[in-house]
Amino acid sequence: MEGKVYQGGEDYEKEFSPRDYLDTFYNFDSGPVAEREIIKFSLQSLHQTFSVGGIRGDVLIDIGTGPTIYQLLSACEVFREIIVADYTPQNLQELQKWLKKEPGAYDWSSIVQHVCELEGDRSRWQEKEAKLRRTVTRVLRCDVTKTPPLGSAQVPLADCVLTFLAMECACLDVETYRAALRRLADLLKPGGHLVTMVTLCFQHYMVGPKKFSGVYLEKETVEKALQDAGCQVLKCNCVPLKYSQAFCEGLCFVVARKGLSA
Ligand SMILES: C[S@@+](CC[C@H](N)C(=O)[O-])C[C@H]1O[C@@H](n2cnc3c(N)ncnc32)[C@H](O)[C@@H]1O
Repeated sequence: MEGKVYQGGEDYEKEFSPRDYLDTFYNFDSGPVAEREIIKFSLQSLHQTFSVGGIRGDVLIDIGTGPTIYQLLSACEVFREIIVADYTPQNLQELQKWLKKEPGAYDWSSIVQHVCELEGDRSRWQEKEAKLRRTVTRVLRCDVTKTPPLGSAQVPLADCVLTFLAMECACLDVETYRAALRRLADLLKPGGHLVTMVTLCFQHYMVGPKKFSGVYLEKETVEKALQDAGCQVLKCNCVPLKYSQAFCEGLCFVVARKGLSA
């Protein structure tokens, strides 16, 4: 319906089109320059963290994965197992299409090639795709507004929890956001890392013709929420990049570490 604003998990389940989302925000070759620059910033940040920065381990859990895999391309080289989770069944279906190499799966090859170039060998992109497909062992439903966020699924404590551009969509106010980050920290081993990309001062974004909103977050709110969830912020890199199809003030890439006694 024109003028309607959608928000939160149930609206995602009813109204969110994974294909519209991918076509709008992840068309690396011929999409808007603004979106391309943001993908590059994300990929570079992830490369620095996982390929160069030495964050590695057994298990990584990605929360609010959506229909996307770009955020896992560096991590799949340094974690034994990746578990992905999202609220929205159609996002998980879209993701499974790519994981199972089904017809009509989204073509991530340009983005995979870009990551391989950052790693020094653009030509090994098919090898990386195969590696990621092997490393993702489970595709789960989750709801970060509930305790526990992964429902009855039994998962090991993670060395890393990743969440990209999802908490500000899942949570409608700052208190819910703070509680969601505490739930994500609960998924981590002591000393494990929480790695997140947040849209700053987020108001809404367009998925095809539909407008989705979420919670307005400032850098200080994100840092405080992480600290209050028992994590030390190791890196907080904010940039004034803006989407052409979203209303926000920039992006913030954050790496935090859960305390050893938390
Ligand atoms: C903007 S998309 C981000 C997708 C992907 N991580 C990326 O980087 O493009 C927001 C995601 O949050 C998910 N989401 C919405 N409500 C949620 C909830 N309560 N719990 C977990 N995920 C939720 C949506 O299904 C959607 O996949």
